[in-house]
Amino acid sequence: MKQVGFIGAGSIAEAMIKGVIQNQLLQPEDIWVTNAANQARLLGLQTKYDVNITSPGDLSFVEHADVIVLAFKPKDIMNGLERLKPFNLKGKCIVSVIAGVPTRLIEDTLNEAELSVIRTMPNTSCAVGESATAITPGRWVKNQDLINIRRLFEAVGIVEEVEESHMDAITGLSGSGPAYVYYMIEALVEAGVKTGLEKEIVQRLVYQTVVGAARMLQEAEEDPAALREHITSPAGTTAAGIAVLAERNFPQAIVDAVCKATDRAHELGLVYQSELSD
Ligand SMILES: NC(=O)C1=CN([C@@H]2O[C@H](COP(=O)(O)OP(=O)(O)OC[C@H]3O[C@@H](n4cnc5c(N)ncnc54)[C@H](O)[C@@H]3O)[C@@H](O)[C@H]2O)C=CC1
Ligand SMILES: O=C(O)[C@@H]1CCC=N1
Repeated sequence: MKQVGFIGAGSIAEAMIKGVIQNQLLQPEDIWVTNAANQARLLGLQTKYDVNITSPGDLSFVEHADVIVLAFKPKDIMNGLERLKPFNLKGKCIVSVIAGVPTRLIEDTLNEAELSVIRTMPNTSCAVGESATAITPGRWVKNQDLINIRRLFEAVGIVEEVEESHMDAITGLSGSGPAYVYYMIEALVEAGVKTGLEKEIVQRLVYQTVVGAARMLQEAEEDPAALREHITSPAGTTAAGIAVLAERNFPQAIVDAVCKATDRAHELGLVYQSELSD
């Protein structure tokens, strides 16, 4: 893998760019990036990471890039693919991080026989080398492309290869997952501040609590339920707090959130499939 071009310069593109440069999988000079309309954003990325940019909408790097990352929103899929279509894509690998959009839609829309397409679902923790990424190969993926893309995402976290039928659920689970965790952290901070503590102190305590809990999961050979039980003394403080969460059906709320996000990913895919058949 020599040159990687990002079409889309938003949150996930930046997280990936930051992660792969930090982990030295790619050199900044091997990365190209463009977006739809925001030149200032591209200049900002160039200043921060020293990557190559083109003017918004200029996809000329596609001619020499080996890997093209589709990093725009699902609503832009047809427009994005139409703009890519005029290029000779022979031998190139198309990597999509787009929620809901099936590999088949990309394969069928781009005008290139037996194109290597890989659908992926990373999360923004790419930026610190801690993403949980799922990948699924399209119909004509070359083995070497799959190895290279696996390596790219392994440089910024862990990778699971799955059947495409699981990708919408993974989007709702680990793609969106950091947002659920941040939401809980926001609430913990709010709770701490309400006790009258200084916000900075609360933030340090809460953030370290979350980092510590995550490391316990990775390093202690126990599941989360067992780790929770170690903290929960009978009739103690934790039991009192957990009882409130159970009473408010906290676990069900999380399950419902993941299901809803999964349905949404599926809906986004269907919308664009029907657009193709119009
Ligand atoms: N933000 C996240 O945590 C994650 C996002 N994703 C997926 O990544 C994709 C991008 O998400 P974000 O980075 O959050 O979005 P964003 O809104 O921050 O960025 C989208 C980018 O696409 C560009 N764009 C749109 N149409 C274009 C076109 N025709 N040509 C060139 N650039 C074009 C926009 O200018 C913008 O730079 C979405 O499909 C999302 O489902 C996947 C995993 C995690
Ligand atoms: O919210 C979204 O649609 C994207 C997909 C996964 C995370 N963010």
